[in-house]
Amino acid sequence: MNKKIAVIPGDGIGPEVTNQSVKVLDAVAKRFGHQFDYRYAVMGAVAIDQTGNPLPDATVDTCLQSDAILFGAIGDPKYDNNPAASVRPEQGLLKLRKVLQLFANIRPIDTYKALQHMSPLKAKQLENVDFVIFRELTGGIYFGKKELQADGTVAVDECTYSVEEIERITKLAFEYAQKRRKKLTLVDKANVLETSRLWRKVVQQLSANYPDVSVDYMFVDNAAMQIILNPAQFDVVLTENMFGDIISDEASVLSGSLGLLPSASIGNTVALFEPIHGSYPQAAGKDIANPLGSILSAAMLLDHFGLQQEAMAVRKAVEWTLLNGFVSKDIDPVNNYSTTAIGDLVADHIDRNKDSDVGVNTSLNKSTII
Ligand SMILES: NC(=O)C1=CN([C@@H]2O[C@H](COP(=O)(O)OP(=O)(O)OC[C@H]3O[C@@H](n4cnc5c(N)ncnc54)[C@H](O)[C@@H]3O)[C@@H](O)[C@H]2O)C=CC1
Ligand SMILES: CC(C)CC(=O)C(=O)O
Ligand SMILES: [Mg+2]
Repeated sequence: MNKKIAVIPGDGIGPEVTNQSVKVLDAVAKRFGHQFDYRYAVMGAVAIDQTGNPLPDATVDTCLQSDAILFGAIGDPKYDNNPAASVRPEQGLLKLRKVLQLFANIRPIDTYKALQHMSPLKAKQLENVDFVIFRELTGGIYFGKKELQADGTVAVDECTYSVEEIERITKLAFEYAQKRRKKLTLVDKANVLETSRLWRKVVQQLSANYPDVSVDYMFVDNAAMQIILNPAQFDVVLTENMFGDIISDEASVLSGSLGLLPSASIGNTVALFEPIHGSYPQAAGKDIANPLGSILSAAMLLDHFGLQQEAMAVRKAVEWTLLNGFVSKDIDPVNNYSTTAIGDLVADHIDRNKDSDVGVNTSLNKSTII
């Protein structure tokens, strides 16, 4: 298979973790006889530094001319610590999501036996934890009108959702639930927010088309607690943009580290794959970041190409590194391996066709079909 992949490393640890994913994709291409052509593009602070624009037109063109996008992360303290900055790295990512109409961000939450000691939860509570967050990605408060009054004393962020925006991701989430344990939980704040009441109405109406899927509704404050107290109750979690952003970082604690979680953003054009974490600037250039969230995002990209066996080979190689203690500093502060070393180990495992060595984590041994 010949595929064109746009690669946007971004800022901070973005380039370091993305390099490992490209290495892993190269190992997949070599072992399975594919050709992946990478087209590099800039976004975020690095793009502002080079062009003055966090999302240059050339980057959008590169994405639109590719079969998939592999993205690292954006963000830089020089903008985070300057609230007055008018051009910001995040604007690049938000605009790319909007321009490419990537309205559904799919964030699987897996747990790993080898990492159970990392979780504040007891092993018993982690049993059967396997859920997927469907986060709406191109609407809501992140995209609403933003205003700071001229005298600087009042600020406004508007939150808007249309029926159409809610319907399109809700349909995807229901279809996904049908392929899983057939349960969908809408996380909202419908006791307070008008937008949340619209989400409930749309989900209630559409649920009639999916009679095999059971639906429940949970306020986001309760959901934040339930994710810790009883995470095994969730199958597909559907939620709006900001709530999904927040609860998915929270849910990463169940897995063991924010550095482990992958995601796929899909919509009406080319799909984008990125770890859920940010640019972790404190670790930039130190070769200590966990690359597995990015590498597992590359596995989701392979799923998207219909390359399930290849995606599985990546997941099994990841599982093998975890089982053998080849982990980064976030997992083991004492005995740890560098970002580069972990990327090498995963790629080498794929290259040597060692899949049969592993197969313990049942939730890993499945493709996330998207
Ligand atoms: N999709 C994106 O590009 C995102 C960008 N950001 C941006 O990233 C910058 C930093 O934001 P933060 O709130 O600090 O979030 P962050 O996700 O970059 O880091 C939060 C904490 O998570 C841990 N962590 C994150 N990624 C890790 C990895 N690969 N390996 C090991 N540990 C990891 C670290 O302890 C870190 O201090 C900001 O500029 C923010 O706007 C934040 C989230 C997503
Ligand atoms: C620009 C932010 C919305 C990025 C973020 O936190 C995320 O996508 O998870
Ligand atoms: Mg986030």
